[in-house]
Amino acid sequence: MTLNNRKWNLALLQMDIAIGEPELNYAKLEKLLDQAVEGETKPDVIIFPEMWNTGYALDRIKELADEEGQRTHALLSEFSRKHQVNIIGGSIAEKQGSQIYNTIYAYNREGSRVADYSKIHLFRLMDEEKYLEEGSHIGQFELDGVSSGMMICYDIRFPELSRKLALGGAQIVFVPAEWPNPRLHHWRTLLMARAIENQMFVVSCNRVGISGTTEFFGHSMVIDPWGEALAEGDETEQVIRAQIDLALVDEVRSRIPVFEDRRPALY
Ligand SMILES: O=C(O)CCC(=O)C(=O)O
Repeated sequence: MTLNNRKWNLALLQMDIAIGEPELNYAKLEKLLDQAVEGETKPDVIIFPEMWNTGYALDRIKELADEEGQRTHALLSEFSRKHQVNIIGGSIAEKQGSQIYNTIYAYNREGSRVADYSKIHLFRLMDEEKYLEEGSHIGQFELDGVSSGMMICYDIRFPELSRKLALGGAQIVFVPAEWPNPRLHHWRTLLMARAIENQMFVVSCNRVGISGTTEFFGHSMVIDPWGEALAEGDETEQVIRAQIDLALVDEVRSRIPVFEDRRPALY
């Protein structure tokens, strides 16, 4: 992307995840990565689902998590440099010392890690707080000069977080997820709301497939700052593609000047 061309091509790797089987998951991800860069339209940004390396194998997560993220860093830095593509590469189960985090790494086209973000709201319905540590900072960063943010799954239920990212300048927020049935209605509504209220792009990548008794419905989405769904996956494994024009952020923000009309002194 150049300064005059504010368009980005996105590729969302909506994959199935084999629970507790990192070998299978790395192999699957590499196959989908190759698929994402094949063809005429090269992606500018690729995004993966949440905890794609292990799934929610929480009772074995200490032995399965990527030690300091080393294996994932090697894969992402090489692939992003080789194909000159930005990657929102997670999240993964990451081991730091004796602690486990649910962490996204963002890589730029030069193969450098530009940011990481560990999930700050742990999801009790899936016992995350019993096995994982909370992150200690928000995910604000730049990619190709575009002010960006990242959140993970349950984070979309906290409008304060996306608003903070927007106030920090984010024009786009990336959301890796493992969001299960039967809450499709919550998923679509919350993602739409975060895009509309913050007048920014929201790009979410959910997994598909079944782990134990939990079913994951996909429906990864690319939503523009006006709340239009530019792309939405079905319930199968696939690479979802969409082109976005980042100029739309300023256009929508000047049409309805929400950020100028806020009354933070009152709330
Ligand atoms: O908030 C929800 O309904 C789903 C959240 C979730 O599955 C997660 O954060 O892993």
